[in-house]
Amino acid sequence: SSTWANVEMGPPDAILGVTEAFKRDTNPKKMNLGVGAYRDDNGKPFILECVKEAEQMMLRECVDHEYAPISGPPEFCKEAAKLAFGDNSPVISEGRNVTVQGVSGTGSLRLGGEFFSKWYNKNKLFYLPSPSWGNHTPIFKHSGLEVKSYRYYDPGTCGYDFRGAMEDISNIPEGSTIVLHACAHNPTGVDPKPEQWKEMSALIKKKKLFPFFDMAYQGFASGNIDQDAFAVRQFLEDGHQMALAQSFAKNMGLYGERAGAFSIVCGTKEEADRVMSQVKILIRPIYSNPPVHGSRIAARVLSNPDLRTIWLGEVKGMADRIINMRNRLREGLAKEGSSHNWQHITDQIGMFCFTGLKPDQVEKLTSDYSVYLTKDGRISVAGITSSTVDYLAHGIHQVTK
Ligand SMILES: Cc1ncc(COP(=O)(O)O)c(CNOCC(=O)O)c1O
Repeated sequence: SSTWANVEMGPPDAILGVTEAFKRDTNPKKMNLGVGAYRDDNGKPFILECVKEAEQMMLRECVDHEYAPISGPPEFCKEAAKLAFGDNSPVISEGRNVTVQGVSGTGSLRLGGEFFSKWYNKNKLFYLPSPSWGNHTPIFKHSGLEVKSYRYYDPGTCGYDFRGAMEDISNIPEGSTIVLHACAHNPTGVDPKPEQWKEMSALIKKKKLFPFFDMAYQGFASGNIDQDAFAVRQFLEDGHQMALAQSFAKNMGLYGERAGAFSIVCGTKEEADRVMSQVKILIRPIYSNPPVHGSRIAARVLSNPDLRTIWLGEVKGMADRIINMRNRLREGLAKEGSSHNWQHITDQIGMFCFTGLKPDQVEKLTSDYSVYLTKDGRISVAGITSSTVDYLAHGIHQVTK
């Protein structure tokens, strides 16, 4: 028999499967609210002006195609760390951060998983919020870590189960790693409030847990890069060492360029040098060195004052459009005469909204109105436009009244 007779067909990716079904639908009013990628008010992908200008500058300068260092372009790593930790971060000035380019957010998380699996010697337990980004579990499991969860989302309020989270966190075995979404939680859109972050920081420190932040949406959630980095910077201020995965997929629209960064905060510069050496030893036999086009664009946008100013305006513009669609959807549901409380649609933040729709209501919204979303009732708010928001409100009202 054939060599591969033993390979069985795997299950389709939940999110990408939604897009396949959407493509097959012939209804002109169909809406794809499954994929987590920004769309402008015409439903089209958005190329940021600052990115276009950076690319034109690079072309004019005939930037070469030489290999980057194993850890990625140094200026990218420096700019990514400053963006996350703050321009005047003592961690950076003391040289205590190890920051390397990862293959976007996913690759940065996986590199982190591999590093922890080999070098984190307290235990191999990784605690994810419940629910978390679907890819978190396989990323850390395939790294050889044991994935557990802590309560996070409250289906009763469609909000944050702070009490439940704090209770679960206080029961996590000492020395475990806790994964935290820095802002714009995926899939729920539910973020802790600043005061709650402070309490979580104190408890995580008391329980001697290691925080591993995933920041895939800095600037894209509130529109303000400092506000969205609040949790990361609060934890640093509280003296935590941490790991951090960053992505520039959404906030710079560099999805396919795979520009991301993985950082670890160490105790001393000397320790950072040892950690860096081992991170590079992990990278070398996987992909040797990272794709440089996107990370060079990101470095240029962040370091060139004019491009940075344009970027800050554009990332706020994306966040504002999403916030506007949240408001319009809530207003539309009120106009439809819905008697439900839809406050969570505007309380939640970032790309996604956990609508609270049940699977059968999701099913009906898709079959009767050609609105495509994942079974858990998550919609990508970025997929809504001014010309489709009322149709969506109508459909949601019809399946929930
Ligand atoms: C929390 C989180 N971390 C990390 C990432 C990694 O993104 P990337 O590897 O593209 O940088 C993502 C991207 N999610 O993709 C959108 C979706 O769920 O439909 C993410 O949401």
